[in-house]
Amino acid sequence: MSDTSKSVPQEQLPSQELHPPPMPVINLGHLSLDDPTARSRVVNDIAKSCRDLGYFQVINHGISQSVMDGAVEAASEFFKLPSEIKEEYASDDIRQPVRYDTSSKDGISMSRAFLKHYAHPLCDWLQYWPQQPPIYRQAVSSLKREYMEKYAVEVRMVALKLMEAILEGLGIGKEYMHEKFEEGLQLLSVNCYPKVSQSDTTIGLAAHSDYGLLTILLTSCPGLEVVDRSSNSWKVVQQLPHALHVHIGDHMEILSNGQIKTVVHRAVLNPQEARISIASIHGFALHEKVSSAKELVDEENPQKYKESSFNDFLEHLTANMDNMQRNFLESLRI
Ligand SMILES: O=C(O)CCC(=O)C(=O)O
Ligand SMILES: [Fe+2]
Repeated sequence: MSDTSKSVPQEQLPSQELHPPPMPVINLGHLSLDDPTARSRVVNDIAKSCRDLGYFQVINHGISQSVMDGAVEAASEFFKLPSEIKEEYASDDIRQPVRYDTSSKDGISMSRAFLKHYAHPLCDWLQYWPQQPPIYRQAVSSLKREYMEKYAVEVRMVALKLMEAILEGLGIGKEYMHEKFEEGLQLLSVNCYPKVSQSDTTIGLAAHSDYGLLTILLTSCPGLEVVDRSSNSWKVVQQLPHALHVHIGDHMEILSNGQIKTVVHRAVLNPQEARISIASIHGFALHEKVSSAKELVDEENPQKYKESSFNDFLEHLTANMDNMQRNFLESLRI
């Protein structure tokens, strides 16, 4: 899904409710407790958030604040590098293992610079990651700073835990397709948005949904908005200390045969400061097809989508680069 306008039309402004509905916040620590009742309560809470909203936040996720800060700092320092260094990673080919861009060729990057690179299996991809700034790939231990690599590994552990809980909540068992997810891909989309300037551009990244199974988002300050399905309006996402934001991607909608829906979201520019966000997108391996779980397909609930892989998505994107209304999920609806 995409929207090419650069400022937010009045009717699309997020509603300024006096008491906005609170974002579901899941305490992930309870998943690992040796207490089946606590675990099933968390699984149910996650299932409810997935079905009703498609997004939630997690606390007690096991990633320390210093690792989160280190990843944001590494990203921020990368974007401060001279253009000629960043341009070394520029490419129009979306299949490149690392890709830097600043323009809206993708139809949705209205005012964002991004660096995208794969992160799992790390041994295959690390060689392509930026060499600079040094903290992108190495801990500068004398300064007690952490780095992107550590964050990538730890956020994947959170994704594995969440995936198990979501599958359990769908009633198809936490081990369902476990190997495919374990061997699956992780793509980091590292984004940098300027602060609002005098110009009327207020949208950094226009409305879209993510294509993997799930996305875990770390942000340096507020700016994320999601479409609330019940009111079909934009909602500002609150920024809780030490929380990570989670949302459902297109492939999860397919796997759940529509029981869980992908989330349309966008990033608006922050009036106070430039903003960094790191979206960690998790899915099956590039060529692995995702299809609706057969346990969730019956006479009453026929299969709603054709199967597809991440690779199919990349092909769809390449073939529809000029088509701003492209929508991968729509193209798969039966
Ligand atoms: O910057 C944000 O808050 C959202 C980023 C995002 O949606 C993406 O990278 O896909
Ligand atoms: Fe996104």
